[in-house]
Amino acid sequence: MYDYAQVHVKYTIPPAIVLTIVLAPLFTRRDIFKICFLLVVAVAYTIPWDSYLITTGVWTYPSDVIVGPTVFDIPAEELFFFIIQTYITACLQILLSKSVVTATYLHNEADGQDPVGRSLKKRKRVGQVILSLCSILPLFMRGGHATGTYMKLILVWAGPVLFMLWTFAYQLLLTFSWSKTWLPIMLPTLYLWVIDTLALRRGTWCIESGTKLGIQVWPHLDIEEAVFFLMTNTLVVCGSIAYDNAAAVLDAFPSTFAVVPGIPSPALLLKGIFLSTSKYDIARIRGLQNALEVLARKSRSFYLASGVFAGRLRIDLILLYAFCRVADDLIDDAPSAEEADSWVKHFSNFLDTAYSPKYDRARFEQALAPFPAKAQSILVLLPTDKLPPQPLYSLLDGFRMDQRFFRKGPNQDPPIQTFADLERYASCVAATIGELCLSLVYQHDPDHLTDETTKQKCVAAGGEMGRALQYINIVRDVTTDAQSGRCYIPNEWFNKSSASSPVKHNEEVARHRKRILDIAFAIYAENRDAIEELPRYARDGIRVAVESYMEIGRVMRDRMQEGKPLDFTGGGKKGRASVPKWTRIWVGWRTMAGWRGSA
Ligand SMILES: CC(C)=CCC/C(C)=C/CC/C(C)=C/CC/C(C)=C/[C@@H]1[C@@H](COP(=O)(O)OP(=O)(O)O)[C@]1(C)CC/C=C(\C)CC/C=C(\C)CCC=C(C)C
Repeated sequence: MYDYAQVHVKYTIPPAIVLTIVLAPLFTRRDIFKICFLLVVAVAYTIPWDSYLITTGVWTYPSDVIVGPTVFDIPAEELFFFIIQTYITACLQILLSKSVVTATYLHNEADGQDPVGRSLKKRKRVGQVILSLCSILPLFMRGGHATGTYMKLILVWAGPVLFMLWTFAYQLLLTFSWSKTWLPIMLPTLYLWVIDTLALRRGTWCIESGTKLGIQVWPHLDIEEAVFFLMTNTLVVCGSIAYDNAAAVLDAFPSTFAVVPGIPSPALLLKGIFLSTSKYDIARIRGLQNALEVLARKSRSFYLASGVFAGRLRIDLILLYAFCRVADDLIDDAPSAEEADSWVKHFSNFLDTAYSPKYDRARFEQALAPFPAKAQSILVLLPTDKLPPQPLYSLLDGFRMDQRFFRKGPNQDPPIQTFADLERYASCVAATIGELCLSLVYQHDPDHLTDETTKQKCVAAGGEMGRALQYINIVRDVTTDAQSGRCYIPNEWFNKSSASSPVKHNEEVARHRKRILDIAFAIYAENRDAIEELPRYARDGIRVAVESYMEIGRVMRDRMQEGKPLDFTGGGKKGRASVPKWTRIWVGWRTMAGWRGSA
């Protein structure tokens, strides 16, 4: 009795609920729009086809297995199947692609120096030929082949749409890893094959023996059913990736698409998808790839947090991170104080030129010339139109302060003598970052609902939060910094004998580390509520960025309380406290779900 409804209760609704719970905190507006779009298209496209199959007797349902109501002869349970299957597969595709910055997978196929781009063109054609044959050939197989009816109907129905989606999304479909394409297709397909086998065995639905080929994948699973589920899941995943491809083109090229709303209209998405690949800005894609590589290699906390942001804000945060990191590394790793100085000057000159009211191409290229090629590709993409210049100059002041650790001479004391020095340093290198991140948040805000007073309050809190994170960073890196001749613990905190010696006493250092950590947590506690006043679309991402870094502080605080050494590794760089990958993901997820970290 009501067997079909029970299939849903037992097998399709539970995974849909689990996926909703896992994804709910991670859903962006675009994800929700995409799912709704796919649901509407899937239902509208399948109804006529399915209705034809039922009225011509290819599929039948014993009357006692269905509840009763039908639409164009399709039982309500069947309609629900279109919805729930599309939902499950789309959710899985979204979940598995969360970490991907889609724009970095775009290729300009006219670029002679891009071997991947050139090969894509050929592979696109091969795919198009195969899918055209799948769509057209069954139409010519007539007479005496009634047993192939169901298979023909599947191919003629799915083939043309797959051809179109392939044409729209082949770049991503061919360059994404299997875990972003095949996995979201095959997982639900295998699962539905098993459910289908159970339903066919119980007689919940039947395929007329005269319309099928009679080949079984395994007992009770006809080849047509296996192909049907494979095709429908492929349609959903390709549809979802085609949407991502269109959105990626819109997000990646601000010079072609000046304004992209939070949810791009279907007309704008079509413009994105139809932009010729020869118009893709190669320099921008390469620079973005380089910036992402820097972020992935250098900061696991911010890499994880970047996955929570979407669209252009995510791209600009990655570019900002890479700019700061490249600057910090070039100055820090310089073999001499003079070279470090000259890097600071090059960056300062770059900022002067980039922020000059009159754009002078020759001067800009000259300012870029001293930098290595990869750094240049990142520097040119710094979104100067959305970032105030002052915090970037202050960042350079912070790097200058850092260099004073290495200056030798009679009047050269280490730069961090007092707590005020430490505050000044942290303001330069980290409060500025908070300010810059929030500047991007407000510039990209699709709603523009925040008043000026709230903005100023949040920017001030963001600066303070930056300082808190810098203190965590300092407490974590005490040992590695000491090895490179730096000590950010104010010199005046040490007793006389330690203060004048480069080797400090362990207990004293441990005490000061705890003191700085306590200050970091106090600042965090005072300012974290301001995150809830940020524009809705960026709130979760900022919370995750802050919390995943504060988690390093929590790990250190717990170890201090347990009397364990602070310099350990949780899978990170040896000698530095860090949070293991799965703990970070867990912290990120529960932060998105509304959890507030301990202060
Ligand atoms: C999500 C995302 C991609 C964010 C990017 C954030 C960003 C632009 C960071 C810049 C990092 C950087 C290299 C700066 C140079 C100076 C420096 C070294 C600062 C330290 C950062 C640590 O980075 P690192 O690469 O060393 O990371 P690991 O420890 O290796 O993982 C700092 C500790 C500063 C970080 C400061 C911030 C990110 C600002 C935080 C404030 C906000 C996000 C605003 C909060 C808002 C409210 C309202 C409270």
